Amino acid sequence: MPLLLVSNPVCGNGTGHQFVQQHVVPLLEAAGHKVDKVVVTTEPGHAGRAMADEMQQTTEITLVLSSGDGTLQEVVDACTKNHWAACRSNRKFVISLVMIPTGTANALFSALFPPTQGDVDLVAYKLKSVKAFLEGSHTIPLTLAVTSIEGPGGPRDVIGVVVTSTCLHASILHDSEELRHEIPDMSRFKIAAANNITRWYGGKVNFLAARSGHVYIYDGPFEYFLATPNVDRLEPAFQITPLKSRIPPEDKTMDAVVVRPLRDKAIQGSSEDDRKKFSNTAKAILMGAYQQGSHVDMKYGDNGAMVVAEGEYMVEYLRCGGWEWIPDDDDAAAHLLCVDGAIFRIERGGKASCCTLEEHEGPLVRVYA
Ligand SMILES: Nc1ncnc2c1ncn2[C@@H]1O[C@H](COP(=O)(O)OP(=O)(O)OP(=O)(O)O)[C@@H](O)[C@H]1O
Repeated sequence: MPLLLVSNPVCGNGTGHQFVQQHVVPLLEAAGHKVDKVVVTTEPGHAGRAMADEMQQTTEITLVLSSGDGTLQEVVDACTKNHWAACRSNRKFVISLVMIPTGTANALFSALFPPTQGDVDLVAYKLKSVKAFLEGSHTIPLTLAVTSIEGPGGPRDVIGVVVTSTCLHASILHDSEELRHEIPDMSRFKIAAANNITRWYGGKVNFLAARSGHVYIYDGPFEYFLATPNVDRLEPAFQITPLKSRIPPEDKTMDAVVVRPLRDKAIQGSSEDDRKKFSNTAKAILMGAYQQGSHVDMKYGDNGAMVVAEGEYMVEYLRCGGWEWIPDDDDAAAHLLCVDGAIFRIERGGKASCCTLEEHEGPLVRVYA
């Protein structure tokens, strides 16, 4: 099976490729694994093209990937689309990933290898997937999520494995990209969150229950909406969908987290004052995600007070097979959509639909862990 190494030299703090040369290549070579091809990406899209080229030659690839979640998304997207294109010839592609977490958030890696304090900067921690590969450890198959986005020029399918979101999370990812050069670490997400915390988003969500096909309709306004097919966290310590690891799913599903401010009895309407008032609740929910995912246990009291034993859960948490997001026409911010960090804009009058792929519907993408 060919061994391909793809390295993004600009992700994270820009030292990833140096790490690969210093630690990864020598380790592979010492264990007798010859790297057949090295691709150092020169621009967005390059990693996906490299995978597509490789898939012309062979159906089974071991990919050593040094990057964050965005480059991983490009790879998964390219592999799935090439798999679909080749389906008529009945070729089943198998991609075995060896991950080096050199990006900023490294959500998938940190969900597979939950770090303890201080771990993330250690060389040995970053080499955990390489070690698993060298020891021939088991691999974990990934659930692929396909989001179909209605935009100018027709619908577009985007495949992801980490997170699909709208509302606050999509706004954070959108705004934080502009801060990337100024603030290369994860604190740019916190700044973008603070700038957007009082915003609410108009729209409607239809959740599709796994297997039964039942639909649950949720009306806005929304503050937060995201779904994760494989991870319980989006940063090493930000466990936004903690039930993914506490109660592992048996089938191809996603865990979704929804926050709708009008469920808080202390919030009377959608005025500026209401939004300011609710921003404290939103902050408490986000802080809860940083405290081992405690936000999923928080409840509203009668007067809207937080963290009491009785009352409604502040966060609505669903395990589903898919969903549709239909933004209100007149709410421009509600038209933003994020797939694994990449930002898209839903066409006015359009919607985005997301569902997980069953095993036979896509390539097998698995990670050494
Ligand atoms: N040579 C390059 N120059 C500019 N951009 C590049 C280059 N190579 C790859 N890219 C782009 O860099 C972007 C960021 O990479 P990636 O998402 O993997 O890291 P990150 O954003 O630092 O980490 P994370 O997604 O885990 O927070 C990707 O969208 C990818 O397309």
